[in-house]
Formats: sequence, C-alpha cells, structure tokens
Amino acid sequence: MTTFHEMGISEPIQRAITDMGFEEASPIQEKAIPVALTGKDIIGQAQTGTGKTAAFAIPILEKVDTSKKYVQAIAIAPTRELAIQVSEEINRLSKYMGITSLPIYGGQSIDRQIKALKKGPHIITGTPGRLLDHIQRKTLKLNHISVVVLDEADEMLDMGFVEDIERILKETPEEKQTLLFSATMPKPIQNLAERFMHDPELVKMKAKEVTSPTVKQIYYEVKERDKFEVLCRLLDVDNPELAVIFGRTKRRVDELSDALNKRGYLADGLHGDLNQRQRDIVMNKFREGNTDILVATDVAARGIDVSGVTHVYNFDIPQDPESYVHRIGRTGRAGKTGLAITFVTPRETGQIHSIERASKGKIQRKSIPTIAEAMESIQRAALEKMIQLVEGEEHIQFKQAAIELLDQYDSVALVSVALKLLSKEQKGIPVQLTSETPQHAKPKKRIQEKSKRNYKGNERKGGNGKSKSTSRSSRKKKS
Ligand SMILES: Nc1ncnc2c1ncn2[C@@H]1O[C@H](COP(=O)(O)OP(=O)(O)OP(=O)(O)O)[C@@H](O)[C@H]1O
Ligand SMILES: [Mg+2]
Repeated sequence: MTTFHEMGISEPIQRAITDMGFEEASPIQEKAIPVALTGKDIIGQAQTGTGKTAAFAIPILEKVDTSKKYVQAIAIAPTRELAIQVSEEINRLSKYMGITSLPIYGGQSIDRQIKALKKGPHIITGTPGRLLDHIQRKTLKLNHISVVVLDEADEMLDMGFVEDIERILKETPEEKQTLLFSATMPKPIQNLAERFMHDPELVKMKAKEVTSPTVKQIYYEVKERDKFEVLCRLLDVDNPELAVIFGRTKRRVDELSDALNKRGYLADGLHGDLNQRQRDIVMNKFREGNTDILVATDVAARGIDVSGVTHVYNFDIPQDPESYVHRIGRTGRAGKTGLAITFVTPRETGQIHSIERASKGKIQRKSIPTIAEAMESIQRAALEKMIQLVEGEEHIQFKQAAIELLDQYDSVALVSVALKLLSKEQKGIPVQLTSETPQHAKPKKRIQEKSKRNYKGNERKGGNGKSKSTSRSSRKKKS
C-alpha cells in the first residue's frame, strides 16, 4: 500500500485527503494516478466503491492552473446526482487550492448556471445534454480544456449517450488527456472508446470477480405477486440501516415507495420523472439518513456513493450483468460489507445464472424466511429499541403513570404491551402493485439489448407492463 505522500501528490491535496479520512491510496488510485500524471490517456477499470473518483480527480487538480480563470477540465457523468457528487468530491479534494468546480445539469435554472459559468470555474462536471446546451449557447467554451473525464465510461459511450459525447468531444482541443473510468467495460465499448483516445493505457485491477468481494450476493425465487410481502418480511428480518431497492419502471418505483410507507417503512422514490427539486430532496434525505430506504430505477445504479448503505434489493431483476454489478455496488463501498438481494421470478432463473456467469461472483440461492423468523426479528428490534429508550432520559415524565399501572397490572403483561407498541405492524394495510413483465431469457449481445433501452437505464413509465421501447428516437437520453 502506498500513501499519497509517497506518490508525490502535492501538499494541499494531501491535506484535503487527510481531512477526508483517507489513509492510503486505494489500488486503482495507486495504479492510475501515476500514469495519469504523465499525461497519458487512461481506460481505468476497478470494482464499485474503490475510489475511482479520486483516481481521476487528483490528476486533474495537479494539472489545473489556478491563475487562469477558464474551464480547464470537464468530467461527464450519466446522471445529475452523479454530476453533483463528483463535483462535491472535487471540491473536497481541492479545498486548499482555490480551485472551483461547478456541476452543470438539466432541470436546474439555465440562467443561474450561465451566471455561475461567467465566474470562471476551473472544472465542470456535467451531464451530456446540459453541457451541449451550454456549448450551443456559447456559454461554455471548451477550447482550453486539457482533461476530459468520462465517468461511467461504458454507460456514456453506450447507445443513448454516444452522439452527445462525440459532439462534446468535438469542441475540445485535439491535444488533451482523456480519462475513462468504470467498474464495467464491455469489449465492444472499449473498442469504441479507443477511437476517441490517443494510445490509451488500460489500467485494470486484476480481480476474480467484477463485483465487489465485500458484497454478499443472494437471490430468492419469488412469484411476481408475492414480491411485496416477501420484501417486507426481508426488511423486518434484515433490518437494514440504509437500503436501496431497485425497481424496473418509474411506475414500479412510485407504487413500491407508497406501499412501503403505508406499511410503516421510511421510503422515498427516485426516478427521472421527478423534477429536480424533488430529486434533490430525496437524495439529501437519504444521504442524511432521514429516509431509510431509497426506491429507485437504474438512475441511481451508477456511481452514487452514500455511506452506510448496508443492503441493496433488486425487487426486479436487472436487465443485464452490467446493471447488476452497478446496482449491487451501491453497498459494500470503501471496504465496508454489504448484502445484495435479488428477486427472481420462476421464469427469470436463466437470467440470474447468466448474470452470475458474467459477473463471475457467487449468487447464492436462499429460501424465504418464515413468518415466525420475521416475527422474531421484529421482536428483537422492539427489544433493542426498548433498551435504548430505557437507557435514555426521555421516559422520566412517564414515571408516575408507570407506577400507577404497575399497581394495577402484571409487570410482564405491561412490558409485553410496551414491546408490542414498539413493534412494526406486520400485517397491515393491503397494498397492490401493478405487475411487471418478467425479464425473458438473456439476449445474445448486451449492446443489442441495450439498444432497446429507454432513457436512463430502462426507465419505462409503465402502463400495461408490456411496453418495450425499441425505436431509435426514444433511446435518446436526457440530462
Ligand atoms: N484512498 C481512500 N481511502 C479511503 N476511502 C476512500 C479512498 N478513496 C476513495 N474513498 C471513498 O470511497 C468511497 C467510494 O469512492 P468512489 O465513489 O470514488 O468509488 P468508485 O470506484 O467511483 O465506485 P463506482 O464504481 O460505484 O462509481 C467514497 O466515499 C470515497 O470518499
Ligand atoms: Mg464512481
């Protein structure tokens, strides 16, 4: 293991890194940063949650000339949330440098962005659509760019984004460094990527599995109509600190988060049909731990880094192995452990096996916990809650009432009632979810499959559950 000091990283960045709590460079940082510092183009591939952001951000920061008030680097990301997150990480790393990074993404006031751009930020992170918008308005000039990063490069160069990326790259000088990072890099996309690059070096971690080894992977065979009850049972048994639940469509996400709230879980939905304000509120609440469960489409599958996510549930099986790898990578980050659970309908068993083969990890089949096991977990949680409350101060005001009750009733009965009141209602309000068409057998080629995708990772709106967008025009992604 190497320290950032040993890597010759400049002092202000080292100080910021220490503030962020990083003690040594992660393997991808150790390998990629020295190569990037030589100015070479890089295709960097390492498992989810292993610090790829800093692996490209640090070399950018070493290159930026703070005396010049124009944009010198851009990092392009597939979603708004990721563009914001990358910008924040760059700002944290550069806090002792006087470098400014600005996120530019759709759904935010363009006038406000124009004003911010006029202030001369050094680094822009953005989503393709909005970046192009500013390029066309001439409010963003890329003629002094010396580094371009494509975060989630395979997604960025996939069908939905590739034209936008080509158009953005055309605006940048020929002489520049291009850095591509992702946890997944299918060969055809890598070949495509190399067309945009000058003699790139492939910096790849030698790993047996594509998925993070700190994530335990299991699946349950569940009938479509039983999924919700099984989910609730698992949430009771697992009692996750923070969880992300992935659903196939926007409708699914809305229905699922409503249903979970009805059953007493703290859940919020995130998908591309929400306005930006709603998206920001949902993400912030989840980051701050004010909601326990984020229900999302694949819009949250890539890059999103929320520490403390202990569980990922694929309520609907992901469409392809890459989506699986990124979704489950929302847990088990920065060396922490995590659990990834996938629901597989009987017709989808072939699909889970092909995902397992492609991701080279072990996905263990388990049987659904019984109602008695769920009950036991609920009781344990209530007990823990009671102990926590007893050890606190807030119950003092109930002391007199408690003495009077104890005079009249049996103490065991009273404690049992208190425990029941602290328990989550297990049975409850009936809920109904519109059923979704199960995934069919694996398509031959991933890229062909992806060409069927709608905007933002298969975010179909729902409807009769059978809709499949196949037209070229509907593939175009917004940002
Ligand atoms: N050297 C380090 N030491 C400790 N923590 C680190 C280090 N580098 C990065 N981290 C932290 O690890 C977490 C994951 O980093 P990051 O989001 O960059 O992962 P990633 O490889 O880009 O993952 P993904 O493939 O999901 O996008 C972040 O919270 C980050 O702050
Ligand atoms: Mg990342």
